[in-house]
Amino acid sequence: MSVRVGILGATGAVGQRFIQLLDDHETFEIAALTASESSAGETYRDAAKWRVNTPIPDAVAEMTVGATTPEAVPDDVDLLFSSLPSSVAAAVEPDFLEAGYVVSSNSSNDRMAPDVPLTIPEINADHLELIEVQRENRGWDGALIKNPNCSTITMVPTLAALDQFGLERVSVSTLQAVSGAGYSGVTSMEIIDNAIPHIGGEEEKMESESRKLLGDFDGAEVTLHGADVTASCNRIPTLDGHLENVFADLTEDPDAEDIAAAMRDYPGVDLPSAPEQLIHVFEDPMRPQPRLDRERGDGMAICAGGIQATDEGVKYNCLAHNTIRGAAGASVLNGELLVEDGWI
Ligand SMILES: NC(=O)C1=CN([C@@H]2O[C@H](COP(=O)(O)OP(=O)(O)OC[C@H]3O[C@@H](n4cnc5c(N)ncnc54)[C@H](OP(=O)(O)O)[C@@H]3O)[C@@H](O)[C@H]2O)C=CC1
Ligand SMILES: N[C@@H](CC(=O)OP(=O)(O)O)C(=O)O
Repeated sequence: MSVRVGILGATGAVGQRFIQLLDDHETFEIAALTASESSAGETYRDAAKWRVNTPIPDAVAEMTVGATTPEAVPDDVDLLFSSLPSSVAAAVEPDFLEAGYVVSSNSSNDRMAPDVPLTIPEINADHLELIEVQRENRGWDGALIKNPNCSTITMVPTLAALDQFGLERVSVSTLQAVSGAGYSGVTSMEIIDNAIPHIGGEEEKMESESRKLLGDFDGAEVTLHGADVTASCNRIPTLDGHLENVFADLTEDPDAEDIAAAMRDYPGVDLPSAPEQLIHVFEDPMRPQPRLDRERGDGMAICAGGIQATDEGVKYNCLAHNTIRGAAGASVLNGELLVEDGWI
């Protein structure tokens, strides 16, 4: 089966990752690319400042970039991936949904909307059924599905593995790569020889999105997970890969080996972009490290290490590639789930 896909915001940092990940994809075929008015009408090669570590696929390089409007996207496109700035996405995604498109979006707008599935296929694939509620509420034929924030998706699979021990409270401190801020987001003068102890809006996203992802869906609504989550988000001068220090309070008293086994054994899914092993657990207390470990599972795995039982529960570190598992790869995996579950 071949599914024709479009990418909204195709020239950006995340848009380029989409193109890299979709090149030679077994199901998806790139059929439309959009960006801002200033890029529309140009070939992709001219419009994109290509910064990914593989060449622009030949078939994509000569495609013409369209404006980000439903009229500019061919009718036979079945699925759109969206990587627009969230303010732009909030304004234009509804136009595509009203026009009947299915949109797998990486942008942060509407992630917490009660009728929008916020999904990680390995964690809460059942939330996809919220699409029925969404269509009834909004009266559109299309469907909007979101993947979480990159720091949130790094931590949540490990929390899902801990939930069997009674997850009560989570404190997390992040060390986030500069690519998360976009190519021009943090200047070299700001970040070299430095660390910045604040990333606007990031803490609130980790605190709310993680509870929705771990929440229960009863067929009509998602009840947020009861754990209290508090986050502190910091920018450091790594290029890719968010590292996080997590402290979790548990009602039960597992030892470090029980916790490592729960993470190691957490089940994956059988989708083309899913890693064979979802959580890679390291025994070496010096791992995971961004430079050494972010490419695990082609950038789709979650890494965990430094697991130590505490009086309250556990402390450990986790890591994921922020522009692959944390952005474009997460949207592609959600697109694969939409196909698998028959929404496309
Ligand atoms: N970078 C990362 O690691 C992550 C980013 N994200 C999120 O993904 C989204 C994209 O991020 P990123 O790729 O870094 O951003 P970029 O700024 O690199 O790219 C933005 C894209 O949107 C297009 N665009 C900008 N303004 C408009 C407009 N008014 N109308 C139509 N298209 C427009 C740009 O086109 P043009 O080239 O023509 O300007 C470009 O294609 C954001 O919501 C971001 O928060 C999420 C997780 C991680
Ligand atoms: N805020 C993230 C990247 C990002 O854009 O997140 P979101 O998808 O929630 O907007 C970072 O700086 O690393």
